[in-house]
Amino acid sequence: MRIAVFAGDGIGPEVTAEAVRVLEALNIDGLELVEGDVGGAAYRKHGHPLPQQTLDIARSADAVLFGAVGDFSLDHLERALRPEQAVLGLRKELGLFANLRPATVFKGLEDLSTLRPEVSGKIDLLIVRELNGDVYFGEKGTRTLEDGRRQGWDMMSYAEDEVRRIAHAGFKAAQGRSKKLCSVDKANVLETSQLWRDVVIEVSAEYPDVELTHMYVDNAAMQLVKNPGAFDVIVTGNLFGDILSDQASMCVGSIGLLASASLAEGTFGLYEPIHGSAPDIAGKGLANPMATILSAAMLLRHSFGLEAEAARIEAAVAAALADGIKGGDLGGSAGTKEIGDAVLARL
Ligand SMILES: NC(=O)c1ccc[n+]([C@@H]2O[C@H](COP(=O)([O-])OP(=O)(O)OC[C@H]3O[C@@H](n4cnc5c(N)ncnc54)[C@H](O)[C@@H]3O)[C@@H](O)[C@H]2O)c1
Ligand SMILES: CC(C)[C@H](C(=O)O)[C@@H](O)C(=O)O
Ligand SMILES: [Mg+2]
Repeated sequence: MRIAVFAGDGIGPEVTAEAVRVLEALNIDGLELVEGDVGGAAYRKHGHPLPQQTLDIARSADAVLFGAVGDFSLDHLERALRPEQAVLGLRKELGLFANLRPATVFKGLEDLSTLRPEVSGKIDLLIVRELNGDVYFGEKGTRTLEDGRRQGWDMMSYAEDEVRRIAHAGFKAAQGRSKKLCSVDKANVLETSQLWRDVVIEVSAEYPDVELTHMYVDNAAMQLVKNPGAFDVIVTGNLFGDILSDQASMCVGSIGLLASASLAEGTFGLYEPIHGSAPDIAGKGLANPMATILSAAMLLRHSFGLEAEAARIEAAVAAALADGIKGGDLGGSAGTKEIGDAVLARL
């Protein structure tokens, strides 16, 4: 059981350290942790945000636990060398096309949400975000137009096979839940989205037990606040999924609570909180490590089939929250290590 641990930048190392403490406390037979450099930290050390040796470590592992990357002081670098390329590169190189971002309100903790408790109490949804395509990975550039104006451009596209495989992931996820799949797109404006919608409808023929609906992304953003309980599984593209998942985190309570799994075919996966390196609070011991700890639970479940251990971690996080252990992101005063201690004490 070899797990690569890539802590990264900003609060990445702080939150990852707590997740590692939790993993180690479970005394899992054969657990081996291997560290690697990613992001700005890797750029400073090796001149690249995703050095070859880090990729090799990832490939030699059964799963990756990832913190966060991003360092505003390196934003002047050419895009290929920016810290974010580490996570984008890992997703692409390792074929991690299906990003599962569950957002479920903690029972009894409906008031963590900024929504009214009767609204937030019903949230139990899963965003299935395509992770290898879309405008993220299209050609891009800046050019100067004939009239001298500068123009930035990014190519958005989806090929049908890319849509098909994430649609299957969405339908399968829905089959394991309450059999409702909402495909979110912008087919009223974008050709990319029209193809997306057509292909999702084609794939739906193979899943007659799942109720498929379609929603434009602007409406989905509104419905997530109005009536988030109406969603079960949302399947969507890379960009829309990025935005909607940050929004869903606040419907639950905080971005510091949302975990994610980025999966390839098979059992390999990369697991990370949905948040970033949070430079505004980095190095202060203030970050909430719960999203990373919950990502470690997803890792045990998806990559190793350790359901009982995963459930133990999730229950410990829920118990810590129920006992009022809250970080600043939730209006509390508990620091990173204190939250880690609280989860460990409840394992
Ligand atoms: N997967 C990733 O590694 C990833 C994800 C998102 C953003 N980023 C990068 O992170 C950097 C900062 O981006 P940003 O500020 O837009 O987003 P962010 O998610 O880092 O932070 C947004 C806000 O949420 C707060 N926050 C985030 N995580 C928190 C936690 N665990 N506990 C408490 N508060 C938390 C931050 O303090 C900040 O106020 C950028 O360089 C960005 O590109 C990386
Ligand atoms: C850092 C960035 C490239 C990344 C994304 O946009 O996918 C982040 O926002 C995320 O949600 O994991
Ligand atoms: Mg994001």
